Formats: sequence, C-alpha cells, structure tokens
Amino acid sequence: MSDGPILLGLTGSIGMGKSTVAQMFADLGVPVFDADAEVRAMQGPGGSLLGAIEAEFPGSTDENGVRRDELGAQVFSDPAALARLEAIVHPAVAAKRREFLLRNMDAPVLLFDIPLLFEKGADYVERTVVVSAPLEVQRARVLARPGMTEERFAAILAAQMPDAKKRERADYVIDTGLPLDETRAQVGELLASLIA
Ligand SMILES: CC(C)(COP(=O)(O)OP(=O)(O)OC[C@H]1O[C@@H](n2cnc3c(N)ncnc32)[C@H](O)[C@@H]1O)[C@@H](O)C(=O)NCCC(=O)NCCS
Ligand SMILES: Nc1ncnc2c1ncn2[C@@H]1O[C@H](COP(=O)(O)OP(=O)(O)OP(=O)(O)O)[C@@H](O)[C@H]1O
Repeated sequence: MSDGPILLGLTGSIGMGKSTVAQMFADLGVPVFDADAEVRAMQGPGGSLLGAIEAEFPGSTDENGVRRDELGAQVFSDPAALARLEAIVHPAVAAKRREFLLRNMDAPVLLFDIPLLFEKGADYVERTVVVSAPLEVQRARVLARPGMTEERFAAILAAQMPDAKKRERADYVIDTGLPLDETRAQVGELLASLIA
C-alpha cells in the first residue's frame, strides 16, 4: 500500500514570490491548494460564507460579497473580532482542504500555499518550503505594485514573522532573488529529491 502523498507547505513574506513558485510546482504537475483563493471564493459573490459573516458582522457584505476593506477595518484592529471571523472561515477552508486531499491521493506530492503557515500553525503539512530573496529585491518588487507605499510595506513587514526566522524554520528554502529559470531549476531539484 502507498503511504499517500508528501504534504508540502509553501510560505514566504510579502512579495517574495510565493505565487510564482507555486505556479512552478503546478507546471511540474504538483496539485496546489491555494488557501487564500479558497477563502476569497467563499467570500465572493454568492459565496458560501456570506450569510454567516453578515450575521456576525452586520453590513460587512453586499451583492459583490465581503466588503474586504470594511471587514478588514473591523477585524484587524480587534483580536476578538478576528477570532470570530476565523471561527467562521477556518473550518470551511479545512473542509475544502480535505476534499482536495481526497481528490489527489494518487499524487506523490501535494503543495499547500499558505501565507501565514508559521504564524497560524499548519500541523497537517509534513515539510515546509520558504521562498526568500534579499530585502532589497523584496522591497523593489513590492513597491512596484500599484497603491503600495513605503509606510504600508513597513507595516505589513512588521506584522509578519521575519524572513530570517521563516528560513530558520523551513525544511527547504527556494531562492527567489535569482533569474526565474534558476529558481525554476531549484523547484525541479527539490521535487526530484522528494520523489526519489
Ligand atoms: C478580513 C479580510 C476579509 C480582509 O481582506 P483583505 O483582502 O483586505 O486583506 P488580505 O486578506 O489580503 O490580508 C491583509 C493582510 O492581513 C493578513 N491577514 C489576513 N488574515 C489574517 C489573520 N486571520 N490573522 C492575521 N493576519 C491576517 C494577511 O496576511 C495580509 O498580510 C480577510 O483577510 C479575511 O477574511 N481574513 C480572515 C480569514 C483568514 O484567516 N484568511 C487567511 C487565509 S486562511
Ligand atoms: N526568481 C524569481 N522567483 C519568483 N518571483 C520572481 C523571480 N524573479 C522575479 N520574480 C517576480 O517577482 C514577483 C513576485 O510576486 P508573487 O506574486 O509571486 O509574490 P508573492 O510572494 O506571492 O506575493 P504576496 O505574498 O505579496 O501575495 C513576480 O512579479 C515575479 O515575476
């Protein structure tokens, strides 16, 4: 009997290239579970969580789904409110994750793209991958995004676990400060070593 897939968690600080590297795994045939995308779908127009969120946070949804700025303003300044939101969202994400796992039991490796992997704990992953680039590369990428300012970047960095600590905790580090094809080669090597 097979032992089932290796469950790999992918994380990294803002702008380090997590989505890009997740896509590289997907290009190599690895099924990817995108926790953020699942949450956004369930919070979007017609999403399954809108009723529960509206009941707990009146006025936080409309015909387009969750009003993200409005709800964010309510929960990010109030830990108890954030905990009430998480109590609605996290069990629903966990259910989606179980469906994903059952659908993909035949794959050798599954990748879970989890922005707050270390901050929130994700005991279902067996090994962790952190994407990391030098601070100056990260800064340049993030500040190139529309609407981003030095102040917002600093605030987001301060709220996340530092990159150095993530690297220390990781089982594997993928260097995203390199040309894309070199990073892609690292992803290929990691995958080959896992499957071997
Ligand atoms: C409150 C919401 C609607 C705000 O959405 P918005 O698009 O404005 O912000 P976004 O999701 O991009 O998050 C903004 C920043 O806050 C951080 N953040 C998001 N959720 C959390 C959380 N539960 N705890 C701590 N930080 C969080 C993100 O890492 C990011 O740095 C949304 O963040 C949400 O529903 N969060 C609770 C659900 C959750 O835990 N999601 C994480 C993936 S499972
Ligand atoms: N070697 C590399 N690896 C990854 N991304 C790279 C690399 N070189 C350049 N980039 C670029 O850096 C950007 C990284 O953005 P991406 O959305 O992948 O980051 P992210 O970590 O998922 O972001 P966030 O956590 O803020 O959502 C992309 O525009 C990507 O093309």
